[in-house]
Amino acid sequence: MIRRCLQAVRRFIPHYHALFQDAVSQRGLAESPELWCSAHRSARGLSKMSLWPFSVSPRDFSQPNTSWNAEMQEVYDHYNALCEVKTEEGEKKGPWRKLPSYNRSLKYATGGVYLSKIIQSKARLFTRNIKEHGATFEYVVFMNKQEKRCVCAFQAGHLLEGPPGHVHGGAIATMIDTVTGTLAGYLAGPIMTANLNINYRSPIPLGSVVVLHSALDRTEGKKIFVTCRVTSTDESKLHTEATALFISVNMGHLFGT
Ligand SMILES: CCCCCCCCCCCCCCCC(=O)SCCNC(=O)CCNC(=O)[C@H](O)C(C)(C)COP(=O)(O)OP(=O)(O)OC[C@H]1O[C@@H](n2cnc3c(N)ncnc32)[C@H](O)[C@@H]1OP(=O)(O)O
Repeated sequence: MIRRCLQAVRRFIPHYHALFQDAVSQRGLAESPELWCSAHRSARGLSKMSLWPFSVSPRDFSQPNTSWNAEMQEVYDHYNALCEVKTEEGEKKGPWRKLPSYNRSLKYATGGVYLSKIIQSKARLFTRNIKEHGATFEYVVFMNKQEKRCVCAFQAGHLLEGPPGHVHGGAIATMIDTVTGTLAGYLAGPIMTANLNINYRSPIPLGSVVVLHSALDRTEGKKIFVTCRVTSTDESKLHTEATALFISVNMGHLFGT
């Protein structure tokens, strides 16, 4: 039993750095001293253990890869350039930030009492569970915290077919949930989707690139209302419109405890 626990911890440790760096970059955690301390304590304890034999950095699935077509790369380059602006004193942070994306959402958790669940988990993020480049969801999210909005370049792979040659409505809903949820989570900390309302306006061809534009509409107490439009990259064609409601939850609710 003890050996199994140690093996599990050993497997978890390589992910600590990513977990903690990404976790503190989320506003809810970065601006909450209590959560921050708890995350830091749990993670620091683990990192100091003498079981630190690895230096694995997890794969960031939102980095360009060989499956991206020219249009996808173009949108990426456009927003990536806005992440740093040139000033007379040199380069400084711009209004946009590229969010990293891993295949395990639990890497964002704060550890502590949840650690035992994390280290045993075989769970993988739905949108990142296929290793083959370009087969399903190729996407990258850029966040503009100041303007409370984000954009996502999405290239739909051949395994997402719904109507012949076009993207499945459920796959589009998945991307809308992911992007609006990422925005809500970035602005408000742990959240869950309560309501998603989607109007499909025109089909999205498989293999094409679309942009999801998501913005905070308003907040009312625990409720976070977010809008989303899916368009062609030049915004001339509207594919889908959606509104989403997220509810702020505590970590216990997120983990079903
Ligand atoms: C830290 C995080 C980092 C994560 C990093 C991961 C990285 C990768 C990013 C990917 C991001 C993907 C994001 C996907 C997120 C999901 O897909 S979550 C999965 C799908 N959603 C679910 O399974 C949720 C299931 N439902 C529930 O758990 C609960 O019903 C909810 C939604 C949490 C609400 O809880 P509740 O206790 O019912 O809330 P309650 O306090 O009663 O209601 C609060 C208010 O909301 C209203 N409300 C509640 N439900 C509804 C509804 N359905 N319609 C309208 N109003 C409602 C209530 O009327 C109430 O209003 P007021 O009276 O305050 O005016």
